[in-house]
Formats: sequence, structure tokens, C-alpha cells
Amino acid sequence: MRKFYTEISLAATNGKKQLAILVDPDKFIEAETGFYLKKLPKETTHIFVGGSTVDKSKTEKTVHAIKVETDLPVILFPGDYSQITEIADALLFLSLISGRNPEYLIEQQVKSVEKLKNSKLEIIPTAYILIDGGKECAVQRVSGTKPIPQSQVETIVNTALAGEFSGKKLIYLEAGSGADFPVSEEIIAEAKKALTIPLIVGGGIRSLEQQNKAYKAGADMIVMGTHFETN
Ligand SMILES: CC(C)=CCC/C(C)=C/CC/C(C)=C/CC/C(C)=C/COP(=O)(O)OP(=O)(O)O
Ligand SMILES: O=P(O)(O)OC[C@@H](O)CO
Ligand SMILES: [Mg+2]
Repeated sequence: MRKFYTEISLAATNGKKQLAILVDPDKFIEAETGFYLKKLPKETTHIFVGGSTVDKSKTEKTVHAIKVETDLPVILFPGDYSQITEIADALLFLSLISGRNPEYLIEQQVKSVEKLKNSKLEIIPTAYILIDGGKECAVQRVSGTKPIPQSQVETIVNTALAGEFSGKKLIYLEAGSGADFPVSEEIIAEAKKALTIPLIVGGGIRSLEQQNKAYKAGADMIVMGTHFETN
């Protein structure tokens, strides 16, 4: 059986940069899956599936359509426990540790257990840190939590380290889907210096130049979503 976290971690250790493309089930048309996948860069290593708000059965339909067309690992990136489906390969077991809303720190996780306790999904404990990307994003609205301003580099790094010390296996720095500007190189570099676990960076990354800057600063994996959406 493939161990998806081990692969991510090994790639990070070896400096092999990873690219996850985020599919938002709400905006995905299953009939166009083949066409959509063909548009993705050949460097793509993972497909993430999730959204801040998604219709109940839509995630499973989306994951199924994608798995029929590609062997890339499909990893759930859920905004809510109802988005969990067993047919994916792994689950980012998110905790929104930049915020102080218990619903997104532990309540959603407890609600997910009934579905997870007998499932084969690989569960990857992930600390999710929301950082200001220049405009109010969906995660901020849905979770009712404030992003950390980009000027507060020390707070961001300490939050990430608190995640690592709590046993999280991944740190995800998020500027918000469709952000005006992505997480700064300074923040990425400082976080990378402090952490020993892989670092994911997403939100507002649209160009190759922005990708390369984030990689060079120390991101092990980049997540891009909006750039590949068709509408
Ligand atoms: C681990 C379990 C069971 C649940 C996770 C619940 C938590 C803690 C979620 C973290 C906070 C959150 C709401 C994350 C959403 C992540 C996500 C998929 C964002 C993408 O947002 P879009 O839906 O693309 O936003 P737009 O529609 O504005 O583009
Ligand atoms: O849609 P974009 O801005 O690429 O963001 C991707 C992801 O980090 C959102 O959770
Ligand atoms: Mg989006």
C-alpha cells in the first residue's frame, strides 16, 4: 500500500518540489475531467479536492471522476467533515490553528471520527494557518476567524512551530483562495528555517514566477486552484 505522507516527506527531504492542484467540487464539471487534467502542468504531483462550502455528495463524485482519469494521488482538503469520502487516497486532517474557533480546532475533527474510524483513508495531521492575502477569503468567512497579518512574521512562525510541537505532520500556510497576493517569501523562508516537517504554501499563486519564488524561499509543496478554474 502506498504511504502518501511518507512520499511527501521524502520528496521534501530530497528537495524535490511538489505541486498540488486544488479542485473545488462546487466548480467542477465531471464530464470535463479529461480536458481539465490535460491543462495541468506535467510537474503536478497531487490533486487536492475540497472547498470551503461543498454540496454533500459532490466531493465523492468529483474524486471518482478524477480517479478514473489519473493515477496522481487524490488528497482531500476539506472545509467541513461532510466532505470526507473513502474513495480518496488520503485526507489532510486540518486544524485551523491561526484561529480560535473551537469548531475548526477540534469540533469538526470529532464529528469526522464516525466516518474515519473504519476507513482506509490515510490521515495526515495538518496544521492550517490562515494569513492575510489582501482580501476577505472564503475560509475567513466560513470559519469566522481572522487571518494573521503578513507583517507578524514571528507570530506566524511561532504558530507553525506550535503545530509541529503538537504533532502535526504538515504545515499549510494559506493566503486564501484567490488571494490578491500570496504568502511572502520572508514568511516562507522563516517558517522553513524553523520547521522540520514539510511546508505547504497556497493561495493567490498564479504565475510560474510566483511558484518559483515560493519554492526558492523554502516551500516544499505549492497549491494552485483558481488559476486552473475555467470560469
Ligand atoms: C479534518 C476535518 C474533518 C475537517 C476540516 C475542517 C477544518 C478544520 C477546516 C479548516 C478551515 C477551512 C474552512 C478550510 C477550507 C479549505 C479549502 C478547501 C479552501 C478552498 O476554498 P474555496 O472553496 O476554493 O474558496 P472559493 O470558493 O472562495 O474559491
Ligand atoms: O485558489 P488559489 O488562490 O490558487 O489557492 C489555492 C489554495 O491554497 C486555496 O485553499
Ligand atoms: Mg477556490
